[in-house]
Amino acid sequence: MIEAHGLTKRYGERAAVTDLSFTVRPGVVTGFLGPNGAGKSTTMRMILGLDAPTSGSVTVNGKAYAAHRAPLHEVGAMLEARAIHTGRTAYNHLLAMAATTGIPRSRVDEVVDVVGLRQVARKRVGGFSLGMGQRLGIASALLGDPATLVLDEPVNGLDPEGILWIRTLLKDLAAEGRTVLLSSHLMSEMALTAEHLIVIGRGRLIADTSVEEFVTGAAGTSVRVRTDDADQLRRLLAGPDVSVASAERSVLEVTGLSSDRIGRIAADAGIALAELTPQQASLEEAFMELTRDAVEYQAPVREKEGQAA
Ligand SMILES: Nc1ncnc2c1ncn2[C@@H]1O[C@H](COP(=O)(O)OP(=O)(O)OP(=O)(O)O)[C@@H](O)[C@H]1O
Repeated sequence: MIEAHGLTKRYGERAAVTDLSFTVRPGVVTGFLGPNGAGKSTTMRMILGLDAPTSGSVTVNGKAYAAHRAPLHEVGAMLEARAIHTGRTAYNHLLAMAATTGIPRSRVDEVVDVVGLRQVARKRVGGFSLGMGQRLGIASALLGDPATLVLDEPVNGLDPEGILWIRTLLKDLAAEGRTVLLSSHLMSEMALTAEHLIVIGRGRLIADTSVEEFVTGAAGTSVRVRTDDADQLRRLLAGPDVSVASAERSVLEVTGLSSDRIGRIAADAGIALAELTPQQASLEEAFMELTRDAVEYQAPVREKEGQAA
């Protein structure tokens, strides 16, 4: 469990994180989302005791990170900037980490297999692809068999097979009762991996919600209807709060009525429908809408509209 209370970090005049309070619970994968510069990495560094908050506090499994006697057993972390000795082999890198923290060699073998690096474990890390480096980062995070995992953009650089692998791995780790927090700036990726979402923008909390709620909230209000009797149906649907647009002769885009209601009205009139589809805004669009005012760097066209950051 990770608990942040009024977490604030300022770098000189600049506020990176402001009064952030949230709880990351065990048993589910929690996505930590925000546009570039939102404060995700800064927050993760504070969780891991690598940066001190200006004010507020954050605990992992009930204590500040530094107060844990064996932190590697409590929290496994992978931050974006990996500081790995590139001349070492992957195996020796893990072995060195294990040796300094009293973790047995057998655990190194276990994590090498869990992340699928067995074939290349004896190769130097300097020659690793980005995806192999990510797998090694995850192996390091898992080494102490920690109850809590904090991963900064773990999907970066992975191919589709690697992305599927990490999704499954993280869900399995959460299902074992661990706390899993991972950051991303891609909503669509999070929707497939996480069950819960903490969204920040400009260092402030924007949303703390289940993915399901977010997806439902993103559903648009329009319904696409296809029928050979479009003109007749349009007349039947007309009402003060209903608008019907039509880009093609047999297609209606209806706003203000549910698909259930439209289907019922059509059935009562004996009108056959070839299609009845509630339209959903893409998750990425919904996320962009949610964080619109919090984006650090905006496209020039938005600046002209006077909405620049
Ligand atoms: N050491 C530092 N000194 C000064 N400013 C910093 C420092 N670290 C971060 N910042 C600033 O704090 C803000 C938050 O940065 P942070 O890296 O935490 O965001 P992020 O959400 O992780 O972004 P990204 O997705 O781009 O990695 C940014 O405006 C950044 O420029």
